[in-house]
This record gives sequence, structure tokens and C-alpha cells, in this order.
Amino acid sequence: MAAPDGRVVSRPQRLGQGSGRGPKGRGACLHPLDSLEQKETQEQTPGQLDMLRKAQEFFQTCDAEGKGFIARKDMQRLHKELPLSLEDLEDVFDALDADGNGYLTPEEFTTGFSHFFFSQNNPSQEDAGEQVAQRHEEKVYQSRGNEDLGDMGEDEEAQFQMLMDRLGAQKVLEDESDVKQLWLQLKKDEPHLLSNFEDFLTRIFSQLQEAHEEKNELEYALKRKIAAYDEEIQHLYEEMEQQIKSEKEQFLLKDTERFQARSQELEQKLLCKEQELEQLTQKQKRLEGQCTALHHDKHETKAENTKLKLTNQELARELERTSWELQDAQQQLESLQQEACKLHQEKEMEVYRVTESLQREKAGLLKQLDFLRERNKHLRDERDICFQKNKAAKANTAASRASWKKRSGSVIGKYVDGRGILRSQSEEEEEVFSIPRRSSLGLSGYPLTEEEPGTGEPGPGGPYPRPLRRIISIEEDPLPQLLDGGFEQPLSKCPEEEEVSDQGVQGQIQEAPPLKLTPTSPRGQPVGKEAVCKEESSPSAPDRLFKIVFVGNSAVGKTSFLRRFCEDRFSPGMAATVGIDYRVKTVNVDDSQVALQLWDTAGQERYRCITQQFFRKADGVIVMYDLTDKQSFLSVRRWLSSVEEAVGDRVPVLLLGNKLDNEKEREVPRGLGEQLAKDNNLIFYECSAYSGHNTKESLLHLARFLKEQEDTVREDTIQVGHPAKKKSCCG
Ligand SMILES: Nc1nc2c(ncn2[C@@H]2O[C@H](COP(=O)(O)OP(=O)(O)OP(=O)(O)O)[C@@H](O)[C@H]2O)c(=O)[nH]1
Ligand SMILES: [Ca+2]
Ligand SMILES: [Mg+2]
Repeated sequence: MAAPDGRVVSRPQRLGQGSGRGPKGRGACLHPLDSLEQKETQEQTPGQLDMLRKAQEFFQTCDAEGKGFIARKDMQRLHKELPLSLEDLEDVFDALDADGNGYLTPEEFTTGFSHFFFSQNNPSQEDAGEQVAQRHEEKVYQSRGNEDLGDMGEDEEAQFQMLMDRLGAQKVLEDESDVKQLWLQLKKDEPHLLSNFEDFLTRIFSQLQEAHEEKNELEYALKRKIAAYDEEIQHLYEEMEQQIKSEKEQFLLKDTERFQARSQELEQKLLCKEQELEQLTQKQKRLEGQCTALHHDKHETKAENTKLKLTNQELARELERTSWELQDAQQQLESLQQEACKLHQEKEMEVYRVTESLQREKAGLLKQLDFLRERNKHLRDERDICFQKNKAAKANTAASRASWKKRSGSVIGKYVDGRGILRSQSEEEEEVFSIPRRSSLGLSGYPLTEEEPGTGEPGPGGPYPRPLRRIISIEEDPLPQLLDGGFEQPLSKCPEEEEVSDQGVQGQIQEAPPLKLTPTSPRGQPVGKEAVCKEESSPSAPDRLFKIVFVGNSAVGKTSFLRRFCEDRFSPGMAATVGIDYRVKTVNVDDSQVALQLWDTAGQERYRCITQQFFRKADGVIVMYDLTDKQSFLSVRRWLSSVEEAVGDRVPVLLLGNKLDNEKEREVPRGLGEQLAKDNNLIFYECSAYSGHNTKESLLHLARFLKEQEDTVREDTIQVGHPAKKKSCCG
């Protein structure tokens, strides 16, 4: 089997390759060739076998590593040994690699090689360079073959046809002219290769047939598959259609339902709307009715309006007329008020003048009285002289005493009567001053001679002589009466100075100490001094006059205060006031002269009812307490309620706490007085008649307040005629 002839063995040697190859690789590679050899030995010519051997040798040369196949790079390694370019080698490789898998199996190599080899005319051309040239020649052969085709005999034609039939080529080849040409060429040129070619063709065609059958099978399978697919698709399509249909139906069903529901709903809504519309229509009708009524009303109202406008115009005209009238009336009223005011002022001034003349008259009377006293004193002196003269003539005593006792009449009268000279002083005094200090008060200005029950006892200073008392009328406005001339007798005075001088003269007369009037007790004697207290610094007539009533418990210092205010002096041991007394003082308040008529009342309990009557005509009231006497402060409330009872709260009240100089004996704290004043809306001062502290200030405050109040009232009266409210005193 592996016994090659000499030619085959010599070939590798000629090529000069494969010297280093192991028997193992060689053996393995030879195996496919062995099978070829077996076939060849049966059917092929010795030339074909030779060519196969050559091919085997070349394969082994190329497959230097004995892998059993040749890769492209194995072929490229031959580049140095063969006179072929890399490109040519590549072409050779591609030509041999029939299935194009990138490597050459020994079969591929041998088949391709033999094919190549048989296609060469000259088998001796072994050189690869020559092979390339041979390819060109091949083309020439082909063309030549075509030329020779016409010459092909009928016998050959039949032979070829037989071959083709045997091979079954008709089934796989459409155009067999190429094969025919090649076959003829080969038959003619290389008849020994014809069988090879035929074998090759057989194999090719069988393969082709197989491939054809396979293809047919595949086509058939494909058709079946397509049919199955078609069927499936049809099925799917039908299913889908069914599904779509059912879906559609369902959808339609749902849609219908929905539609029905919706339509029902809409119908209901429509119904509602229709009802609403009906209601609205009714409403509209009603409104239209109302509108018409209103329209009608409007017309009526318009007419009424016009009427009212006319009435309004008339009224306006009337109003204008009335307002003019009112203005006139107001002007008249104003002038009347001014006139009234003027009259009031004139009246006040009249009153003041009357008071003043009265004072003057009183002063004249007092002077007269002084003169009479002087005369009395003189007469007493004379009597004393006579008395001493008559001492010696005791025989005449009894007769003269009897005649003295028979005298009666006025005080002045007895001095005028020359026979009364020897009358006992004590007896005379007894007659005149028989009424004790606390005498009663006469309305007509005459002294009351009866003794009041329970008041006959003399004071602690012993039995006092009966002094002349001041008696004043308590008519509401006493001044005109005072002018009537009923005061020659009552308005007397007992000046202390005079009494003191009397005392000096009459000191030796034991049984007649009546004019020794300096009181041993501070409350011992009544005081009756009247003083016209005219402001020296105000020569002009005062603008207005205010009546001020002075009240407070006995001995708080009212009379002392007034004396301090009017005369600017203080007399200790002032006697208690009997009834009522008054003084007038003009003061300057804010550039206007204000006359103050100050009524000094008696603080003693028994005179309260008289005092009460004086409040009614008062413009202002002064309530005084003694700050060293708690009881006098506690009585303030009573005094205030008396005032209020008489005049309400229309008069301003000044509260005075007197005897501030006697701080040591203070019993009423200042705060209490202040609080009381605040609670009752009073003006408040603490003062001292003794030192003169706050006497002027407090009274000026009250005077200013009265003036301002009056100014306000006047202004208000002129402006509207409204009554003025009472002003706050302490503010
Ligand atoms: N220490 C001091 N004693 C005063 C003061 N004012 C008055 N007196 C004395 O108090 C006593 C009473 O004074 P009057 O002024 O008579 O009191 P009155 O309030 O007028 O008394 P009636 O007339 O009885 O209401 C007198 O002894 C005064 O000397 C004063 O300011 N200080
Ligand atoms: Ca291959
Ligand atoms: Mg007094």
C-alpha cells in the first residue's frame, strides 16, 4: 500500500523539503491519500496517480507541522521558496479552498491540485510561475474549444448526453455547454483524465443532486412551515377577530348602558331645568307685576315728591322768615339783657351808695355818742367835785338823794337835766346795762329790756354793768331800713379804749365800776364796734358788690378775722358778737374794684335762726373753725348743711381754719380740713387773725371767684341766655 514508485519518492527530495519530518506526522498525513490511491489504482491511469502523489508531497511540504490541514499562513510561508508573490499565493489558496472555511484539507488540496493540474496542457510545467502563464493559456483553450464545438461528432454528443443522463445533470444544470466543452476538450487533449473528470463530475453532480434534494426538502419543509404558519396566523387572526368582536360587543353593551344611564340622567336634569324654568317664568311674571306696581308707585311718588318739594320750599321760606324774626328777637333779647344787666349794676351801686351813706350816718351818730360820752364824763367830773363839796354839808344829803331818784328818761336827758348831777353812777349804769352780755335782739332796732330766762347770771368775771348793745334789723335786705333813721339809739359802741380811760378816771369809785370794760375773760363782753372799712387805696367807686356771710362756732375768731381784714389790727379778748354785724371793704381784684359787704354773725347757738335768714341773699359764705378746737371743726358740717338748706349749692363757700399761730394747741390736722373742702367743693385756707396770715389771700380768692363767676354768668346771659352752672370753688 505505502509502496510508492521511484518517481513519487524522488519528488520530495527534489523539492528539498520535509527532511526533518518525523515518520509519525508523515504517516498521519498520508492516510487520506491512501484512500485516494486505492480508488486510483482501480480506475485511474498511472499519470493521474503520479499527479496525486505530487499533490500529496506538496501538501506535506506545506503542512510542515503535520497538523493535517493547511492554513493560509502555511501557504504564505512558501513565498520564499516559490517564485510567486504573496498575492498569487493568496489566489492559489482561495482557489483551492472550495468551501472557503479558511483552511485546506488534504482532499480539498488534492482535488483542487489535480483539477489545476489536469487543466494544464503541459504536465512538465511544475514551476508555479509557469502555472500562472498556463492560466492564460487555459483561456485560449476555452476559446479554442468553442471553435471546435461545431466539430463535435454526433457520437460524442450521444456519449456526453449519456454521461449527463447518468449523472442526472439535467436536474441540476441549466446550461451544460461549459461542461460539455470542458469534457470534449479533455477527451480530445487528455483522454486519460476524462475518467477523473467524469468521476469529479459524478461526485459534483451527486453532491449537487443531494444539495438539490436537500434544497427541495428544505423548500418543501419551508412550504409546510409557511402553510402551518399561515394556518396558525389564520387561526390567530380568527381568534383575534372573535375576541375583537366580543370586545366590541361588550364595549357596545357597556356604551349602550352608559348612554342609557346618561340619557336618563339628562332627562331628569332636563325635567328639573324645565321645572326651574317654569318657576322662573312665574317669578318673572310676579316681578313684572311688581315692576308695574312699582312703576305706578313711582309715578305717584314723583307727584308726591314734587308736592313735597314745593312744601319744602315754602317751609324753607318760612324758616328763613322765622330765623330773621328769631334774630330780631335775639337782638331785642340781647339789648334787654344788657339793659337788665345795667339796671342790676345800677341797683347794686345804689345799694352800695346807700350802705355807704348809712355807714357815714352811723359814723356821725357814733361821733354824737362819743360827744355825749365826753359830756357825760365831764358831768361826772363835775358831780365828783360837787360831791366832795357837799361832803361837808351833810344836812342837805337826804333831800338831794330823794330828788335824784325821781329822774328818768333817756341817758342823754339825765345829763341835760342839771338836777341829776348827783345821781349815783352805779344806779344809772344799772338802768342802762341791766340786761346781761347775752342780750336778746330787737327787730325794730330798740333794745329789749326784759331779761331772758336763764341768762340773768353774770359771767365768770363777776356782775357786769349793762353795756349798750348793737341792734340790727334782720330783714332780708336790712340796708334800706337802716336808712329809715331808726338807729339813733341802738347803733352804739363801747370802745375799749374809752373804757380803759374811764377806768383810769373812775378807778377809785368802788361801787361804780361799770365802764371798766376790759374783759377778764376773753368772752366776757359783747362787741359792737362798727367800722366803715373803706379801702384807702381805692378812691374810685367799686364796679360791683358782693354780700358775704361769715359763720362758724362762737369764739373761732370771726370778728377778729374781720377786724384784721378791715383794719389790719388784732384785739385780744374780743367780746362775743350779739345778733349780727357788718362791715364793708372795697378790694382791688384784677383791675376792678369789688366792694365786699361782710356780715359777721354771732356763733352762739341762740342766734342760729337769725343767721339762717341771712344766707338767702348771700353771694358767698365763709365757714370758720378754730384749728385748736376740734368741736368747732366737727360743727362745720352742720354749718354747711344750713347753708345748703337755705341756698342749695349755688353760692361758693370758703372754709377757714383760724388760729394758725397757735400751732402748739392744734387739734385739727390740716389734711382733715383739706379733705373736707375737697369732698364739698370748697375753697380752703388755714389762717390767723392774730398774725394776719392768709386773711387777705383767702378773702381775695373768694372775691375773685365771685367776680369770675359773675363774669361768666353775664357772658352766658348775653350769648344765649342759658343759666350758668356753678363753678368749682377749689379747682
Ligand atoms: N391766738 C389767737 N387767738 C384768736 C385769734 N382770733 C381770735 N382769737 C381769740 O379768740 C377769741 C374769740 O374771738 P372772736 O373774734 O370774738 O370770736 P367770734 O367768732 O367772733 O365769736 P362770736 O362772736 O361769739 O361768734 C378772742 O379771745 C380772740 O382774742 C387768732 O387768730 N389767734
Ligand atoms: Ca477548505
Ligand atoms: Mg364775733
